[in-house]
Amino acid sequence: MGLWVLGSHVRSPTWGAGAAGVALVRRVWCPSVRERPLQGKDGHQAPPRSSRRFSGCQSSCWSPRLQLFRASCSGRVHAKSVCGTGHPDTRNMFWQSTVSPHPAKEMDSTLQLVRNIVPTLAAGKHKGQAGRIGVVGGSQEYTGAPYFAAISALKVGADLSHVFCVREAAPVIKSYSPELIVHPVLDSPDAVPELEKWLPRMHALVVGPGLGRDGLVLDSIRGILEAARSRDIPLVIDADGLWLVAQWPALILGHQKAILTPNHVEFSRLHEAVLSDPVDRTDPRGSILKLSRALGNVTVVLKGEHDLISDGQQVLECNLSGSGRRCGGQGDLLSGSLGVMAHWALLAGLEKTNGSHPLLVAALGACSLTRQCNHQAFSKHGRSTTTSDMIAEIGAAFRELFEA
Ligand SMILES: NC(=O)C1=CN([C@@H]2O[C@H](COP(=O)(O)OP(=O)(O)OC[C@H]3O[C@@H](n4cnc5c(N)ncnc54)[C@H](O)[C@@H]3O)[C@@H](O)[C@H]2O)[C@@H](O)CC1
Ligand SMILES: Nc1ncnc2c1ncn2[C@@H]1O[C@H](COP(=O)(O)OP(=O)(O)OP(=O)(O)O)[C@@H](O)[C@H]1O
Repeated sequence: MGLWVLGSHVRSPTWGAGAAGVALVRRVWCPSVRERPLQGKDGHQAPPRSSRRFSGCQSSCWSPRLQLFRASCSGRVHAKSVCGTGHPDTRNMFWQSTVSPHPAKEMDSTLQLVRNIVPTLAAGKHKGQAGRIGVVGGSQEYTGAPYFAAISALKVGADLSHVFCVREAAPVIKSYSPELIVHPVLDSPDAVPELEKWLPRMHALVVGPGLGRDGLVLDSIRGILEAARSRDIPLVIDADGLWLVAQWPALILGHQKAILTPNHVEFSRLHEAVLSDPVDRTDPRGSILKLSRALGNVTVVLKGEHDLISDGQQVLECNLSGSGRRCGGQGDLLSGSLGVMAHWALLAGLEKTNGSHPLLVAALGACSLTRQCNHQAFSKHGRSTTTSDMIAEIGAAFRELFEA
């Protein structure tokens, strides 16, 4: 298990009693300790700077109102830290105390916000209610990526998963799985109206996995993004979808239901395109905040050794340990999972996310799930771990993180 900290929310005024014991701070300015020593509601004092480290089994967090976390006894490195801020000073801030009065309880409250958005399974529900997700991607070269994203969406809990791809990719993707609904439309001259027919049934679209960069296909994707946006459909944009957005940022500018999931290379490309500036490598939190704000508070997930998630108001960090294995396709697992979780989080609303932006909670869930899958798969397969091995772990990883 990992340790999570969630703090410094500057937007929501709706801090209530706190869902199921989840502890969040009302507002943290993200100062250094010197500037503003913080005190927990329960009187716990922030530990001195020197003790802000994680130490396996003893990890537990200070400040019930500051943090959302999980301690670990597994010896893995643990997630930490959030630096939310409305301020360009985005120094890291995380806390750890080695003394916890209720470690088990605190363990149990970890990731509670994500758990809050997970819909219950009930006999009375109908097919489709838990999510109808569309993955827009799949080209002559790349058939694995849309498959990974779409099957991940199903395995996380969506009821129906569609893939909209080019004609040539369709039989290949169908042959991977009978569970996916595959539409060979993207290279048709009628791609936009063909896809528009399906939009009313989609709860979220994941745009980009294996899309490729064919000019005609990307022209259609622009039309599809505009159509989806006009219907207020949540959008997860990944891979070649991000390449398109770097050329046409207006496509998602100010779209409050859009999430971008760049890796470092894609992030640099976007940053330079939108801000006309190279990324400041010394300040990743500042960079993600700036990019999100420049895009009108679009949610951005910067993937890497530590995943950073920002809505332009706050920055969350997902630091759950995975493994050293970086096989291709892990990002597709993340984007497909995020499509479902984005739908769930928006449906659950601010009450269930305790006032946090639902898409931040969804992103935290998808990042932690992906890393947990990587950890579990690696413990079985070691160096030979592939994305298919990670997908096989989704059920167990989900239970471990969100249903335990
Ligand atoms: N089996 C499949 O069909 C797969 C297809 N994929 C698709 O392949 C297409 C191209 O994706 P690429 O990621 O290659 O995009 P790019 O063509 O933009 O290449 C990015 C390059 O950056 C490198 N890179 C990634 N993270 C880095 C980091 N943190 N630091 C330094 N270098 C880094 C990668 O090795 C890659 O060569 C996308 O459509 C993607 O969805 C991938 O998802 C992988 C799996
Ligand atoms: N160095 C790392 N350590 C731990 N986890 C990582 C590391 N780099 C990436 N990840 C995790 O792997 C997942 C995918 O990130 P990655 O950077 O591989 O995406 P990507 O390049 O878009 O993937 P894809 O191969 O699907 O295109 C994310 O959930 C991220 O948390």
